[in-house]
Amino acid sequence: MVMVMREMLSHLGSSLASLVFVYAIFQEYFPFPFRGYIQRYGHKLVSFLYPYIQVTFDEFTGDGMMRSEAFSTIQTYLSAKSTACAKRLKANVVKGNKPIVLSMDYNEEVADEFKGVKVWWSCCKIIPSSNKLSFSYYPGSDDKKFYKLIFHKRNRELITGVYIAHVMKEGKAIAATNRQRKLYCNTPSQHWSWYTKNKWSHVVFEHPATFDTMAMETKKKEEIKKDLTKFSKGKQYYASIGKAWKRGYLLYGPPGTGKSTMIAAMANFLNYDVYDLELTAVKDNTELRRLLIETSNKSIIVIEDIDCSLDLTGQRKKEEKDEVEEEMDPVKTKEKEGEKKDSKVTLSGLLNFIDGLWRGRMDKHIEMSYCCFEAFKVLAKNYLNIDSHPLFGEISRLLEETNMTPADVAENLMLKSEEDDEETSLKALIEALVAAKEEARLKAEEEASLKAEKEEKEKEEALLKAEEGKRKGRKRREKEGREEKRKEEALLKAEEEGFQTFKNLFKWNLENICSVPRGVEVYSAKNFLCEGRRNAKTRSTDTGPLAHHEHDLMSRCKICWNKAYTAMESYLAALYTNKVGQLKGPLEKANLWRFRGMTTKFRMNLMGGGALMLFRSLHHRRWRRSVFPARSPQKPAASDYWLVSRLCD
Ligand SMILES: Nc1ncnc2c1ncn2[C@@H]1O[C@H](COP(=O)(O)OP(=O)(O)OP(=O)(O)O)[C@@H](O)[C@H]1O
Repeated sequence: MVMVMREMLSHLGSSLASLVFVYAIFQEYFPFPFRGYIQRYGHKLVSFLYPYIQVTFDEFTGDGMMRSEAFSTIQTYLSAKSTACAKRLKANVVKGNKPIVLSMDYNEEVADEFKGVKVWWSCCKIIPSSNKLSFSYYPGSDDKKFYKLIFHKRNRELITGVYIAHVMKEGKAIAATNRQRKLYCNTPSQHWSWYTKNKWSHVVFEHPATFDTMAMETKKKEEIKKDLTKFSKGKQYYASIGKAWKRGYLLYGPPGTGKSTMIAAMANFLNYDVYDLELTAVKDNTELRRLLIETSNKSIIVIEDIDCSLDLTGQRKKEEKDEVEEEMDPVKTKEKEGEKKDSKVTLSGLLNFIDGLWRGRMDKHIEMSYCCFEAFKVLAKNYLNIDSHPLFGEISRLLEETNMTPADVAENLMLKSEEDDEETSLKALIEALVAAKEEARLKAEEEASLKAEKEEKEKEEALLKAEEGKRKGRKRREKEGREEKRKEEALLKAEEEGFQTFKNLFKWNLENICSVPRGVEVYSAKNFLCEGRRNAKTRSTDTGPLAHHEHDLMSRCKICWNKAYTAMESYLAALYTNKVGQLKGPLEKANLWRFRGMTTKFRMNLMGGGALMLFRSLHHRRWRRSVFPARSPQKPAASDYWLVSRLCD
């Protein structure tokens, strides 16, 4: 028997040696193109003859960015089978009370059966050729790990259609029962390196908080639980409305009101992992994206104090400063444009990823407030295991009167020594509540006095301001009065001057007119009127002495009349401007008509001077008479001229 075995082994050895020799000859002497052909057709031949199909499941998908869910599910699924069948196993040590998890080692194979069909699973690892020879402190970092499934090609439909789905379902179910929830923390990016793809470090999540132990109103708790349940079961619904399966909760309230406890209770309720994202350790938006991509499904991402982590105001200020600098340097502007987009973690970067979750747009706001009696009862049950006590009444009253966080209430309820019992704890709480109430009272009083002081100060300031206003008003009025007086004086002066000029010119006219030849005398108003009426009646063109007088007056005293006119015009303008304040442009003849509405004083002045204004239409040769202001409604035409005379009584 031994002889036969030895013979067989020697045959096998020589056959292998011949095979190696043939392969070496093939590699060495066959031209490269032929070798390619032979290899290709060789593969085809093998696959034609070889009746098995293989499917691989890589550890990482998407350019190595994401850990494949299928890979870990298969690992979980095969774990039980490997423990039973595989010869080489890997032990994964787990913290806590859970047993060690075994999985098959690399290059190990286990068989599985599904509906009478046999399949083979193997766990493979390929070391990249560049790593084969080099020494690495972190071996296996770039190794490609995958699971390989082999089955007969006649079962293709069953395996690809039903079996793989079955493996996934089973794997997930096993994972759910065995699952140890984890609390992940992001590692600062300077600690990321080529050998590790994990940007999150984790510990087992073992926070004991549940909704039952949460101290808050039952109604509120139930509402939150309902909301969470609806969300966790709503994958299909979110898909149907085309929304990412995410929900944002904003927990807010004073410190010690149980925000962190609420997160733990939520994680325990949903059986989710917790990712505690420390934004200050994230350098820029790209890093943030990488971190968030690596979070697993069914997890809670916690961003603590989001408003403090993102120094938005500082950033904005810096940007403003940069903008000023860039305005001066357009080249710098171009360079910076690209940089700006991704440098720093920005709120928009965060929002882009988490789908616009932020205050106003958070899906649900949960206010964590001070301890009410209902919440106290939960804490009393948690800490002292009591549902009622004679001191509860007083505590209820005190809790209504003062604000104390659940953390402080819990602190007082905690038994501090062996001798302590519920009565001592409750009394300690009452003492603390009384002290808090007193403190709040003192604080309120202090605040009230500060407020009163502030109000008093504001009042005083307002009074001072009002007095100052009054003083200023008085000053302004005085100034205005002075201004008014000055104007009036100027006006009086202008009136006086104008009137004097007017009078002088009158005088001059009288003297000159009186000295006209042909014995023409200055006509009194009466004379003018009589002459005028007569002329009008006779319609004579030669109106005797009046015609001559008029003619002479016009031709010889034209200049003087112009002067008189100008003087009167400026005099009237001064009056008009000062008194009426409407005259904009130079005074025109037509405007003179408006002086009919001039002050009585002016009229009196004119009348006092004994002036009578007579004007006459050259065309119609008709005299009109008017004591200024004229009673006649007619407006003088542009062709009219003014004749101003003095009544010589
Ligand atoms: N509502 C609550 N129910 C039960 N326990 C609470 C509650 N609030 C606070 N506690 C207790 O107080 C401790 C501190 O509470 P927690 O850290 O959750 O408060 P927080 O609001 O997150 O405070 P901070 O804003 O300072 O982080 C917890 O360990 C818990 O024991």
